[in-house]
Amino acid sequence: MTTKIAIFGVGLIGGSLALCFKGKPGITVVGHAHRPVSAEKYISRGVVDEATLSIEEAALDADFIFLCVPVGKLDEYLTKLSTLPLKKGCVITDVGSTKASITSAAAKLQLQDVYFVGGHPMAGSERSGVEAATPLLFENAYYVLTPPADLPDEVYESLVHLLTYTRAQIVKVNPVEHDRIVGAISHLPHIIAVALVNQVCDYNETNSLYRRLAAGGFRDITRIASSDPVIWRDILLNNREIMLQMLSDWNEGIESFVQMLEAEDGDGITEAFAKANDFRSELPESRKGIITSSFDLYIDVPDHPGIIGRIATELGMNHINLSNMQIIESREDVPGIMRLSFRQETDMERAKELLNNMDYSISL
Ligand SMILES: NC(=O)c1ccc[n+]([C@@H]2O[C@H](COP(=O)([O-])OP(=O)(O)OC[C@H]3O[C@@H](n4cnc5c(N)ncnc54)[C@H](O)[C@@H]3O)[C@@H](O)[C@H]2O)c1
Ligand SMILES: O=C(O)C(=O)C[C@]1(C(=O)O)C=C[C@@H](O)C=C1
Repeated sequence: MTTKIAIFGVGLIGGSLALCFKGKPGITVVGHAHRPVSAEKYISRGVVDEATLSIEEAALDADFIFLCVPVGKLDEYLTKLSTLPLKKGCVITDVGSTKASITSAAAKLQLQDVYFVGGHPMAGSERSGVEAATPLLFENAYYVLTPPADLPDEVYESLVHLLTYTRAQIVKVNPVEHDRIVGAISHLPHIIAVALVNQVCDYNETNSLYRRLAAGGFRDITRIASSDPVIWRDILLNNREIMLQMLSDWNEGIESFVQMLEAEDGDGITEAFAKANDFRSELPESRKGIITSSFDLYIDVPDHPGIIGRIATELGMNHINLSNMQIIESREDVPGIMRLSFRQETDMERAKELLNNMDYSISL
């Protein structure tokens, strides 16, 4: 017996889910594309077993349907699906970054013999599209599910069982509570990152040194400002009320910095940094989507092509597991700084020795 999984919106998240499921015993993955060129791409990249432009064909006989389109389109797809003759027992789920509106829309549809379970993998990236999809995206991340109270246990378990292929950790959350929490830890940071980049962009109009000198701190806090505009327009508009409250709290926090600076209140500033440091250092470790724990090495590297490949190859040949590498500071005419992250301290120690022997300058 085969399990058919239909994925609507084979982009970063939909494509990554497809790659987690494709090729697993008894599973067929069908991708729905809204443009012919996308359907060809899904097949040529080997992300799905079949691709179709027809909603009906994708949904026909599906055991699981994943809605991975922008938040602003979820309602439309769910409503359309509710009019189709779906397989009895079919589980429809979504991956949208907000949960209150879609779960309430699903409840209103009063689906018969078909179930809707809201979902949200707490992993992602500033990249988008099927080109960025990877089956490793959800590994160790939390994956939120928001099942309705009357969902039969066996239906919930069947979805949880399927999601074991993502290697994520499932967590049940109330949809309204979800939107508040994710508003604070995901949506607000995206707004702040974009506002900060745009502020510096305006300063840069007067002097291009702003852009050229932008280094580690600016890059660290603004990575997510490169996220997809349409995806984020939809998320923020959908979570509008919560975001308005949080921005008002944010203004208060910024205002307190204004006052501390005006009053030259050094103690207040020290206290604010110490409080943030304490909270951040106690964030759960080893989780994607929150903050990945790592043992980091910083090395000075000459700024020329091929350097990343050379270091990665050396580490690989010595069976040292690297979890991430990033040029965090790269300026014209001076060496860059590369951050190498390891999950295990032993890997970091071995890398340190190896790179020392290769005459790289290293700091921890
Ligand atoms: N990016 C993240 O980090 C992240 C993380 C978790 C959840 N999400 C959620 O996942 C969903 C998809 O986001 P993504 O990052 O994979 O985006 P993406 O842009 O990579 O993929 C979106 C997919 O939807 C399709 N699509 C876009 N507009 C469409 C339309 N009008 N009709 C039909 N299909 C359309 C695109 O062709 C693409 O396949 C969103 O709901 C988002 O909130 C994103
Ligand atoms: O890591 C990133 O780039 C992300 O933006 C991932 C992120 C987040 O904010 O943590 C973004 C949106 C999601 O809905 C879930 C995860």
